[in-house]
Amino acid sequence: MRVDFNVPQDEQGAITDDTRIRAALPTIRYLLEEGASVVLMSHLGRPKGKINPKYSMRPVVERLFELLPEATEVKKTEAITGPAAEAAAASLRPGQVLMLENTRFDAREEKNDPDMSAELARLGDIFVNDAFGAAHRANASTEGVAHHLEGVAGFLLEKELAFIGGALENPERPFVTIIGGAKISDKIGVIENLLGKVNTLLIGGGMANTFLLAQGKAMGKSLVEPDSLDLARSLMAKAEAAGTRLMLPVDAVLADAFSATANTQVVPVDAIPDGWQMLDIGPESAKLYAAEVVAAKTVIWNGPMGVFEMAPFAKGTFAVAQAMADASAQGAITIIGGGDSVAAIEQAGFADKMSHVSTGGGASLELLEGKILPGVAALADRA
Ligand SMILES: Nc1ncnc2c1ncn2[C@@H]1O[C@H](COP(=O)(O)OP(=O)(O)O)[C@@H](O)[C@H]1O
Ligand SMILES: O=C(OP(=O)(O)O)[C@H](O)COP(=O)(O)O
Repeated sequence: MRVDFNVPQDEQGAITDDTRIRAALPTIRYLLEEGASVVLMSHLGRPKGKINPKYSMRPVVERLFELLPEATEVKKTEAITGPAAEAAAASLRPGQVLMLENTRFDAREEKNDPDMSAELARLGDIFVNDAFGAAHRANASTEGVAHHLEGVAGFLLEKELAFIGGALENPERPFVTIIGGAKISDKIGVIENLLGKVNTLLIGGGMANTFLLAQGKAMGKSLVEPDSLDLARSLMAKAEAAGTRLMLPVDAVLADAFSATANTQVVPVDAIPDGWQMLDIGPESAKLYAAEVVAAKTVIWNGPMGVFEMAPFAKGTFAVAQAMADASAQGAITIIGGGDSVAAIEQAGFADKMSHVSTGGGASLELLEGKILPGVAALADRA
């Protein structure tokens, strides 16, 4: 079973967020209850094909053991493939779990080397892929192995695809998406794919600056992408042609420096003075965006509305988080698409109010871009 146990750790190696481990438990438990023995594989960090104790799965195994006391035994093998791994896998009895060492300790993993996937395939009879967060990577343990064994999706992978894919394919309307984050260039594919699918697209974060600049507004010292002005104009034109309402902030929280202790002021977006930068959407924009979210039946959110890591510029992001919680309470389907938005919704304390909080940042973005994830495609190919 491939899982995405690529969890954040502090400098001492302690796991700071075990969401991804918890998220795989239903599938692991199901397999154990059905009498299987389970060999788990995952990458952790980016050790670049070399053994590096800093990226060992050991802390993950320890946490898994705490979370899964019903597993007869959570073993750990230093090996990933080869005779030692095969012997460890063969010795498992039903109800036992074996966690392999970091798949990226083997340089063949990220090359999707067919020999490595064949070696991994020798460790089991069925391949279960529950690694949504890594499904956009065509690696030996995510994609390659599915060509050697019967492959099926685990419950987490299935749930991620059902929520995100389901919203895109057959949403209950109004369908609203909120896109934020630093740069427009990172999310062009997402915006393009959503045009015509969503009723309303709310733009916030640094990327809104470039749209506003493209409309001829002075943006002072705000983060802008001068090379993306034509792109911003063409996206606005495409939105109009596709019948998607693209909304931009009407007011801004400005700072005289990129700092939590900067001087701040709130102004309309057409009155940004020289020397100031927009670090959050203003209160009027937050109100307008919240009203759209609360009136929606399906909402997907990806990317913060401002520099939410600094308290003076977090209000826009938290207003959206609150609106998502309100929409959920009224029965809307609410989906958070990974990355910083998940951190924001957790900070706001609303994570458990959402219909779905994705465990994949890059993977959920690629789904929103309309791409086929290789880890998923490989399962379907065999079926
Ligand atoms: N107006 C802004 N100016 C500069 N940076 C911003 C602004 N708004 C948001 N950001 C930054 O964008 C970052 C998140 O961007 P991104 O990585 O694209 O989002 P996500 O991880 O949700 O996909 C955050 O660190 C945030 O501080
Ligand atoms: O954490 C991950 O990606 P994410 O931070 O985009 O969700 C996945 O485990 C993929 O890791 P990678 O981006 O090193 O291939």
